[in-house]
Amino acid sequence: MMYSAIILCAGSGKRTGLGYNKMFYQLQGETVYEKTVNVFLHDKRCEEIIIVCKKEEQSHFKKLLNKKCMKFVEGGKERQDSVYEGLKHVTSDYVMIHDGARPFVKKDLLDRLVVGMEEHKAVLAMVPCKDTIKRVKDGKVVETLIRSELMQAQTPQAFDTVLIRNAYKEAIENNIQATDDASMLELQGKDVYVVEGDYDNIKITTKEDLK
Ligand SMILES: Nc1ccn([C@@H]2O[C@H](COP(=O)(O)OP(=O)(O)OP(=O)(O)O)[C@@H](O)[C@H]2O)c(=O)n1
Ligand SMILES: C[C@](O)(CO)[C@H](O)COP(=O)(O)O
Repeated sequence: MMYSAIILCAGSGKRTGLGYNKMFYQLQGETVYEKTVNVFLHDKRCEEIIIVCKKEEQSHFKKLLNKKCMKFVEGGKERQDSVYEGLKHVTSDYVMIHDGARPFVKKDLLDRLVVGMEEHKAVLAMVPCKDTIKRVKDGKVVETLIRSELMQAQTPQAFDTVLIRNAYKEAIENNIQATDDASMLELQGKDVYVVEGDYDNIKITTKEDLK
């Protein structure tokens, strides 16, 4: 099965406190974006990579500018706007949507997602919650959730292209906000399936993650 990858790089990285987009942070001799994109570049099933970035930062993606399978698309205000812009340019029947800020994604996880996609139209990587999660309001605990039922959503999230593009179109047109891609289908009552994620596949979000 061949797929397109959308790599989201159009954020600001404010929570890292770096003062610049964390995509350009140097990590083990490479930038974050290179480390992320290389995993997809080395996967033969990935036939197209769509980098969603800020227009003024496109020229900073130096290592990718001349690669054949690469497209650059201008991002939007929120993550979901950037995803929707990327989806408009997908040409494969299947698409994986991935945060550029998750550079530790591994080929094994892509394998699990491809197997999942062969059976289902929507799959995402998740890991079981390790901590106890409580709902809190005004500094007071309202509820303790049942941990055995809770999982943390990661990316990549993989979909039938038409299905996810239509879900995003409907959400954007109706001003619906969601923090991940699978939610767009869940809101339409569509089935979403889970493959085993990887605890190492962290999202670089705050300065602690940079360490
Ligand atoms: N308008 C946006 C916002 C986010 N992203 C991307 O979505 C991923 C997850 O977002 P997040 O961690 O929130 O990144 P930033 O927006 O860069 O961080 P912050 O919220 O701290 O500014 C990142 O790869 C980021 O580049 C994007 O493409 N377009
Ligand atoms: C999509 C995501 O990475 C799943 O955990 C997450 O929801 C993105 O959140 P962010 O606030 O846009 O970084």
